[in-house]
Amino acid sequence: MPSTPVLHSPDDVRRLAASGDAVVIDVRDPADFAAGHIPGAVSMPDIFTYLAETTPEGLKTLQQTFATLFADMGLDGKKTAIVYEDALHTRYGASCRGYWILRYLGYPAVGILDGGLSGWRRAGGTLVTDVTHPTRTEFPLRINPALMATYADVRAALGNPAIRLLDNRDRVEWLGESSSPYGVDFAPRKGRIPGAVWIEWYDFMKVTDGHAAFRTADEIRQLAASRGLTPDDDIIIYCFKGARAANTYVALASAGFTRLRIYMGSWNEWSRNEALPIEPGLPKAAAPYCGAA
Ligand SMILES: O=S(=O)([O-])[S-]
Repeated sequence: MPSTPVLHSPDDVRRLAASGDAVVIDVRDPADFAAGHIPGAVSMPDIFTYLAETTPEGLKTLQQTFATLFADMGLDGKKTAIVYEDALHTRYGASCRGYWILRYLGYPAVGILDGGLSGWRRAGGTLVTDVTHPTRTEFPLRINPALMATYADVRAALGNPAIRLLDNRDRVEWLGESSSPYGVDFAPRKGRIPGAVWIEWYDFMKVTDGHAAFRTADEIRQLAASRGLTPDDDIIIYCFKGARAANTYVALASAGFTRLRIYMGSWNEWSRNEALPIEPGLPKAAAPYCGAA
């Protein structure tokens, strides 16, 4: 986690945008963007919808795809990228996914609008419908591989007590009742990666009057400790495609966890590869991995 703040208040974002030093990125649905967005914001729903593959070719495609999109949006390495969604808990943590992708691509200055668009509105921020046309630039691509776990890394971690797997999907997915948040049978298999522990991603946040904020660092550390996770652990987080995992990544990093990776292919990739083991049925509560299911 960089020392610069990750969460930016609506006032910060307003100031940065007004000085021309920020590119404000809206990750919501294009229809929602068209209905009203932060003045000057650009629309990039791909941050939420992109399904990553973590083969070497898949990673190259991901890197090139986003480097091109961010170049189109004018991210030149000097401007701060600020990502937002409706609220931290309403689009599965898509703003955090944008934050994490930019950091993975090595972008030097990136933040998240704290509280998302609902926080912006509460702070009196206005919305506009006119569209900004950014000037294309060179995106400074410098991959930070330490943030990414591939399916091969996860497979190699099975049964290794030195690497902890954290599943933060919704309860129905953890219980093996649904394969995804996008439909019960969206992916071909239901279950968990063997040996993972579970903390539902919502639990890292507190929602008051529809407004979500991350819990305090102490509360986050306590919640993680309840599943045996400590700030020095080497942790790989997964969800369905990396958005909720990125939300939890931001929470844990803010609480002092330093060895965090996201398995960006997550259940979408893992469940489609029959060669990769799963634990189906009811969870065996982080039972140690003892071979293929
Ligand atoms: O689909 S998701 O798990 O990345 S929110």
